[in-house]
Amino acid sequence: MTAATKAEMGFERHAYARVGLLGNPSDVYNGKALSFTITDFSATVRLRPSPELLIQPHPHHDLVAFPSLPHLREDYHCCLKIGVPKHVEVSRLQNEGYYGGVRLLMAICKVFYNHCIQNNISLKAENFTLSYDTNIPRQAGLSGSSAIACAALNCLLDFYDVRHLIKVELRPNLILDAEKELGIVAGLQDRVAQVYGGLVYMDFSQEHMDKLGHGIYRPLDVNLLPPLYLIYAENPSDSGKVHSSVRQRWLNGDEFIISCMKEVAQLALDGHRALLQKDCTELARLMNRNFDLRREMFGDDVLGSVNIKMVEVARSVGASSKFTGSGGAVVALCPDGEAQAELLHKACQEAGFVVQKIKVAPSVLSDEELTSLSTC
Ligand SMILES: Nc1ncnc2c1ncn2[C@@H]1O[C@H](COP(=O)(O)OP(=O)(O)O)[C@@H](O)[C@H]1O
Ligand SMILES: O=C(O)[C@H]1O[C@H](OP(=O)(O)O)[C@H](O)[C@@H](O)[C@@H]1O
Ligand SMILES: [Mg+2]
Repeated sequence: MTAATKAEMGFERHAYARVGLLGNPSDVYNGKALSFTITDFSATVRLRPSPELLIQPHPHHDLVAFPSLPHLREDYHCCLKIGVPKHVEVSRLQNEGYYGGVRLLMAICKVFYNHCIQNNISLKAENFTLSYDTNIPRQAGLSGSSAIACAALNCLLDFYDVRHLIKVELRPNLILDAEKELGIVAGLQDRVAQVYGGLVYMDFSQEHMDKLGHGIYRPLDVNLLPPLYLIYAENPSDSGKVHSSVRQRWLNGDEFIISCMKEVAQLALDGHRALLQKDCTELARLMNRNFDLRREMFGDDVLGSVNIKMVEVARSVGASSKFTGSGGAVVALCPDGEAQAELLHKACQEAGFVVQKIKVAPSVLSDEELTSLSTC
């Protein structure tokens, strides 16, 4: 293949799904988090040079052509294509909503360009076509939305050759800003894990945020993690969709919420220590406490019965468990080892949940990017 053909084909960048191990959702409340990315699921964005700037809709996630109104309502066309039998009345609109990834790609392009203008970063006057694919389950608390935006940002950084001009620590802010443009309520935890890759300890204290414009992020050795398991429901139809008042209560100075969030943040710090000491029993205790505090703050209606059941099924065999994100998937730890993991598999299968051993992803930063990280 000639160099010219290669350039025309463009290139791909990936971003992995992330698991919040401890501290979430305190990242949204100036807390702390310990999170990592997993190779089990990822989003891919492809960029190729083109005469005009084009954002390509995904054939499934952004499907807009239907044979008829009934097809649009039930999306049979799509279901059949992905192998779901027609009698299983899965509707994409009902399950996944009206939006795909196109809006995320547009928003990250806009935020990236604004950032470059504001920081006098000049960009070559060339255009591109962006397309994407993802297998990260939606509404699963595995950060599917930010994975698409993160992979796209990596494409833009490389296409314009500006990686060295946009600090690693600031990139999660750009991804979050893109999602804020769309009204997606989220925190920095996911974006930090996806920009860095691997395992990261994060501190979002107001003091650091004000002084640095970002939190303090410490990449850690992924080998510190014990074997962990991911549990999720294949078709999470009744996951928590009830609006939560926690944010408003926190803003109003509600003492209960404020003290719970502080305790959740502290769990990440304690978990960092437990990892270094290889203390699985303590890690398991912290994970359970994390979920219990979330449940006290948000209430069962917000968390959703299927999500709560996943946590409880794991706990029924003595495993510790908590949400990976805001709900939809659960991360579990078996402090008693392999035999307990087998019981976990059995219990999850009986309850109709998918369970798999997590494959932790490595850091994605280059040596140059790693040495550029601030050491404060
Ligand atoms: N698999 C996907 N394909 C296309 N777009 C997606 C996908 N997952 C998320 N999105 C986009 O991100 C938005 C937020 O989705 P959500 O399910 O809340 O993501 P998350 O996995 O981050 O919780 C969606 O409205 C959609 O625009
Ligand atoms: O509530 C949480 O734990 C997280 O919720 C969001 O992540 P998601 O994967 O979309 O559920 C949010 O973006 C994170 O910052 C929260 O920690
Ligand atoms: Mg998200």
